[in-house]
Amino acid sequence: MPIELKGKISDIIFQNDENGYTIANLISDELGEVTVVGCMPSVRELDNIKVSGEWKTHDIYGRQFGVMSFTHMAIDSLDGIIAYLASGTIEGIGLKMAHKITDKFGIKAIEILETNPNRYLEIEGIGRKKLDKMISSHMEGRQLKSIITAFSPYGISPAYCMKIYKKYADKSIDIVMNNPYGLCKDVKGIGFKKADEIAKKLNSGLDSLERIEEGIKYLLQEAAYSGHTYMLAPQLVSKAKELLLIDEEEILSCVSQMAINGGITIEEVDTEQRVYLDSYNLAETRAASNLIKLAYMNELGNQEKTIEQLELEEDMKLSELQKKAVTMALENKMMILTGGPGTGKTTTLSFIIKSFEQMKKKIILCAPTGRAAKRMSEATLRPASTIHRLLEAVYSEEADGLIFQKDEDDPIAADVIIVDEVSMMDVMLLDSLLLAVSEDTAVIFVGDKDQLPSVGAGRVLQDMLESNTIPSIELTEVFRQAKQSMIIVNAHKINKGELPITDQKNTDFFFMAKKTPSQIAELIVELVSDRLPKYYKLSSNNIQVLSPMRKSEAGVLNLNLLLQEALNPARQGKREHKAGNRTFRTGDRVMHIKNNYEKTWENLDENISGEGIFNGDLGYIDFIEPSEKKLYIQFDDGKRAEYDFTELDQIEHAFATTVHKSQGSEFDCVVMPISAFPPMLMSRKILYTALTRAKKLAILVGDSKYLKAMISNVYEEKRNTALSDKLKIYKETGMLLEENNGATVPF
Ligand SMILES: Nc1ncnc2c1ncn2[C@@H]1O[C@H](COP(=O)(O)OP(=O)(O)OP(=O)(O)O)[C@@H](O)[C@H]1O
Repeated sequence: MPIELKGKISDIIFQNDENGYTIANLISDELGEVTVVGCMPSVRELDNIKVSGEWKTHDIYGRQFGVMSFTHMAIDSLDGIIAYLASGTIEGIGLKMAHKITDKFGIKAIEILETNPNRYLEIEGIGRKKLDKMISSHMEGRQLKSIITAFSPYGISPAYCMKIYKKYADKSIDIVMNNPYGLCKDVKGIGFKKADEIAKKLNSGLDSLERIEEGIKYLLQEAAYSGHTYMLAPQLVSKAKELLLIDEEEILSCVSQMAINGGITIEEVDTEQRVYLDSYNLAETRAASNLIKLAYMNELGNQEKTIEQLELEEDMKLSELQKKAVTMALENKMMILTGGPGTGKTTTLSFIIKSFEQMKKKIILCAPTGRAAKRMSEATLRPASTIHRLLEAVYSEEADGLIFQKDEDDPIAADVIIVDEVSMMDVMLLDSLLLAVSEDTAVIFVGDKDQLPSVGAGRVLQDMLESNTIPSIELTEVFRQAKQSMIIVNAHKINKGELPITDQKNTDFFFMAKKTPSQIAELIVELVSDRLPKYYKLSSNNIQVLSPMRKSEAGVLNLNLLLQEALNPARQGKREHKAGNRTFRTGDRVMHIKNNYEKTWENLDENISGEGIFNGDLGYIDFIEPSEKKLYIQFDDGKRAEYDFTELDQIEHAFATTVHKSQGSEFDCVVMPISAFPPMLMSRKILYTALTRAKKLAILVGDSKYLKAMISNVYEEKRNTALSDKLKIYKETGMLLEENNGATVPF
């Protein structure tokens, strides 16, 4: 039987804003001061509460009351009322005004605000406007409190309660209790799984239409997270049966209904039924339509100088293929330039850029990630930005997500846009970019089609190439200068399925044999912490360990623990903070792993500040301030940002990172374990991507049998995408998507 205690909160010792876990002192009516511990998200100092739970004994802190549930009771002391009025919950009231109010109404101040608020107009300094604001903020606070109390048993954090309240206001509890699945579309961050959990606690049935609809959308979204823009109908139905535990007929009928009512699109192609979330179908279809429109609608002006003149100026003779690429770029509204490392993409690109510059064309360079943009800028000696920045991405509170300010109504002002590392671009980003490209602008896509595909849905570069609808050139010749590098030579060998050359002297590519994962990890630590800095004069920031996987002894997690111990061990006076089983220490190499468009930063060197820290941004922990529960990260690009201890899920140690996370980046030195990883992570593509990240030195450490296995494993998860099909159709039929009504029109 749970025990009940009543009393006033005298002190909040700890409160986690995310999950509501609170440790507080309660002055109990019967027992005096006791420590209460549990989920009490809406509890504040001086609140009168009733808790229900049981006594527990903590190893260090002794006897505590474990709270299972709690309720707020009316504030019954003058101090409590003053504290509440001045707490900031009620807009426009400070401590002075709170005293004025209690001087007038005493202990009944809050009751009067609720039942006869006009009496507040009797108080000097409170006019109609101010009073209306006071009433609405008091009611909001009360409603929010009751929502938090009502939803905390369902595992909905106060932060999400706030979002729910913003959406449904005073109807929040009714709406959620009636149909928790509505949260999936209305409140960002609450997905099908959470809604289903809530529904199950509410004992709602398995076969509600809302549940099936949201379940289907959830499966399609999960497929998109794995790279697919659609699912085949039989695959979707079988997964839905597994997830929802209902009959096939119910699923099929719901799918047909959704296709009619909106939400999903079904495309019949030959014998296949492809089921899309509307958003992915729109992005893929519109991107295909815009690609064809932009590529073929308008002519571009002619070049002024011949390639021969440029060759003289640059003192470099282009290969035939490179010349063809330059001519193609100048004569077409759109082209794709692809090729492996050292095949002269950058050189060709600089000829293209110079030709356009001589034609006085405005050229804009961009890439999908900050690091890729930085690399592009270094290679071309011209400014380059991320595609997001080019599109003027801003966080919209209304949309609770990112929106692009550049679009068809306000397109990018440029004659030529050159996009690098297109292999990393997903179909959503391609669509957003193309929407903001005007018909007078030419677009050049550059990338290596053999790199790992984008994290998001689509296989944009391969689809565009396979469709054969957009002029493209693949550079294949590795130039003499590039051939000096065994990294480049071996990358090409590996890409062709051949074993790398490892017996060269004065090489930049090494294979160091080790058998067991622990020997591999040990050697990697020795190399990074001692041998490489000593013999190659490399700083540890320029050495990146890349592993195909996170778990395992030779995986990212374990290597990070070992490398942290070797490179940045605990020392007296060096601050650290433990978060779960991770220890963050001043000086640790870290990576930000989620796009956070709202995170503010400042760059002290350049005296600028801004918003946005992105997935893949690398830096180190500069300072930890335990009293403020904060740490500070200095990023490699100069930004410095502050992280609350509750935000540490956004960062990870990065002495070692996954190969996937390294896409689009380059490092002076790459060290990679070659061990027994799961087959899908032991692929040629992963090895090739890792190796091509190295600029000066690449070291593979492991077992040659697994190296061979990786090279011969051409496994690549097939992605369901239809950009290529759509491009072919638009090109062949000459019909384009008309944006307003989704119909196709001739061009
Ligand atoms: N036509 C050419 N004749 C001689 N050397 C060339 C020619 N084109 C490029 N090179 C040289 O080949 C090397 C690789 O060229 P470049 O950097 O342009 O290739 P890339 O495809 O951009 O490589 P990566 O993708 O690795 O950056 C460079 O040293 C460059 O100077």
